[in-house]
Amino acid sequence: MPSSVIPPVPHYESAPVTTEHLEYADLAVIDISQANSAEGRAQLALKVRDAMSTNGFFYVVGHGYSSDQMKRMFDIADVPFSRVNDEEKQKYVAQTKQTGSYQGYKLRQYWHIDGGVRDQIENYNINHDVTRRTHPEAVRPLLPEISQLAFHSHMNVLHPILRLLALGLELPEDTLVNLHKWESQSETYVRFMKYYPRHSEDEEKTNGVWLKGHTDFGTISILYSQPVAALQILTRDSEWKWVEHIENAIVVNAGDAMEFLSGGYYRATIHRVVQPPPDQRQYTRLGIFYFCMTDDDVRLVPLVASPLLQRVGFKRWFEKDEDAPLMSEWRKARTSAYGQTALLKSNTEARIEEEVINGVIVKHYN
Ligand SMILES: O=C(O)CCC(=O)C(=O)O
Ligand SMILES: [Fe+2]
Repeated sequence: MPSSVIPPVPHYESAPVTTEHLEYADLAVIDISQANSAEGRAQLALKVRDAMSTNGFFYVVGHGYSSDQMKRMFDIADVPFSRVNDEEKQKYVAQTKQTGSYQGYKLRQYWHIDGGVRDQIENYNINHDVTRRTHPEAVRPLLPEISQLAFHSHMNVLHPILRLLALGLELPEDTLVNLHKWESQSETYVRFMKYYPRHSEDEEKTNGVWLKGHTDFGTISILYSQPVAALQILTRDSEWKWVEHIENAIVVNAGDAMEFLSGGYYRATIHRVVQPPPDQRQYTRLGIFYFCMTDDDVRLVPLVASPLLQRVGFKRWFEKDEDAPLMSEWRKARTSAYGQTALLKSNTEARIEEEVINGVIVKHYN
């Protein structure tokens, strides 16, 4: 960093933790600091494999950022929304439909949710290489810290998790790390996301759904836990369960690309965002994410060298490996279609809508 002076930013005060009794999902807690030794990794690998084959979501603690560092990051995360005016935001709007990339702003009302209601969510997305694009003036002094958060998420969270997932498949432990190099051209990015409270008519028309049930399209999604309860996962018993806030923890799940690479062994769990409980309804909800993808040129085919997959069997989505999409192709197709294309009602279940992307059925849940 060129200067040791930390630029001042206004404090973002998030909602107090809810006192409501919600049905929370029972998720494993992985202390990633234990992954520093080979013995620790062997133990954690079993725990992660178990978590991935049940809920598909788990918490990570011991990741090395303090609560105070994370508080500062949440203050920074609010800057693209509260310190940039509408006119400047327009200049940095992502050309999502044309480029299949979210880099820049996604402003409110871009996604269709249900019954003609559009979303009340603003995103600002920054590639892990923060120099790939220019940024609004208020964000520029904060880029060293945003870049550091990306690097931290990549090296101290993503890579250790990928080692555990590779060990779980009985593969050499750097197999997945080698597909997610920090220096490579990839879409892996930081997302700041702000949800604004909605009118009651919108809540009624959408049944309180803010972001429809979906799978993420990358390999691993890293979500820095925040207090406003709204995220729910669809359990293997087909029940929606809330994800509880744990101070300074990270919520982790796998996306489509991990499901493809693991031949269906590590499944992409469906999750959605709904209206928070009554005591948190008047607050905005600010999120920090690190969405991870393999390097652009990785073809999403099953890692057939895995002794485990050879024993238990695995799924192929594409008969011939050369027909499977590259990570960049899958990401572009999913991104440009999301919330924009007309969805068809599923033949099998009323609450599911479907679209076909690269020959694969992608489901959206209400
Ligand atoms: O806001 C959240 O908690 C989850 C958002 C999400 O699922 C996504 O952006 O893919
Ligand atoms: Fe998601």
